[in-house]
Amino acid sequence: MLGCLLHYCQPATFGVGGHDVLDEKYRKAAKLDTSQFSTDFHPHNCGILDSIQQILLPSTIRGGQGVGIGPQGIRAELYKLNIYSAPSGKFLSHVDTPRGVMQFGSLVVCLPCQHEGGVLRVKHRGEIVDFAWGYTSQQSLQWAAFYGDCEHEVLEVTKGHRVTLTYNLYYSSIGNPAQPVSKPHHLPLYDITSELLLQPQFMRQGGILGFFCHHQYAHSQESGRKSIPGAFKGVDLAIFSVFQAHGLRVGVHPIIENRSKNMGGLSARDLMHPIVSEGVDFVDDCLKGLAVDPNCLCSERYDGYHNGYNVEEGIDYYHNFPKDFPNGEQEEKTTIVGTNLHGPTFDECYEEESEEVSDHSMFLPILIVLC
Ligand SMILES: O=C(O)CCC(=O)C(=O)O
Ligand SMILES: [Fe+2]
Repeated sequence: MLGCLLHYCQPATFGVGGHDVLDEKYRKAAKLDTSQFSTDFHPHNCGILDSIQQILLPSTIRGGQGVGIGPQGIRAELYKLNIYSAPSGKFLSHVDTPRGVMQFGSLVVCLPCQHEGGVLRVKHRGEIVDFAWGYTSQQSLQWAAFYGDCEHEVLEVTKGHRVTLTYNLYYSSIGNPAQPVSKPHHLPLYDITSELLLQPQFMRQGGILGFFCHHQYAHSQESGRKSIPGAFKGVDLAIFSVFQAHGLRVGVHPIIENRSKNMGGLSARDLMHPIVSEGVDFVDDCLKGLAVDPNCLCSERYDGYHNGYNVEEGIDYYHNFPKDFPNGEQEEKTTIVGTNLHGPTFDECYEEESEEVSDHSMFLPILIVLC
């Protein structure tokens, strides 16, 4: 039966810079396109899509903890059937190529078929999660879903065949991009930032605040840029909506694009290397680049005062005071803010010599700018 299925499969390729590449050192697997098979299995029927929505996109659930609504609903589109066979079926580390701006992640469903090895390893911001499906592969249907900016790999299959269905996950519709969360004042961040903004000392004469996005978004093309902020998720969605609700003008700014002007022709990964060089704090470095006078940049912390809020939810921010204060006064012209909720948008893996080949330039780091 499986032999028959394998007979009709072709070697699986992978995308690099918009091209399909066949290289068994990188990916050894067989595939069937959706035009070549049909299945009556649908992840919706066994609650998989509901779980994905609750865990990956909680802000999209109406009434969820009173937070409100982002984009409505999700959709899974069957993409491939893959078979990773022993010995040495594998797929080295990569990020999936986004298929359109509405895609936010991928779903892998492992069909019951006995195998050993073939662990799916998913990495995000230095965290690693392993899905070791081999142990119960004979009798269970198992699955994993992850955001599009998560690097992942399939370790070598040592016995049997690992049969998977892969799906692209999409928002089924984007909400009102101007108001991605309907009740931002219900978010804990709203109260903390209200206090900060009410401090008489804080930015008396206005200025700019900036937050690095926690997630990465496909925005290297015009269509991608248009989807922002509607495509924001998690803490990025919270930051955007909360400051907008405070009546501040909120914009989204790609930082690598600016820095790359005189580095034409280099990939995003190449661009990141000089920035994330050893001994340099990327956030600090980047903020200094944006500040009016980098020498005056000081880091401060606002812990907030809140019943039940952990002080870790305070905000670390960068503030620039001009060197010479006229009449002994501190004149605040520009304030740039980083926060302990947000680091640079890309994973630790950029700092390692990782083997990823997929096109990271779709996911350039961006900054939410408030003025
Ligand atoms: O089969 C898996 O667990 C993941 C496969 C994969 O990463 C892909 O098809 O892009
Ligand atoms: Fe993948």
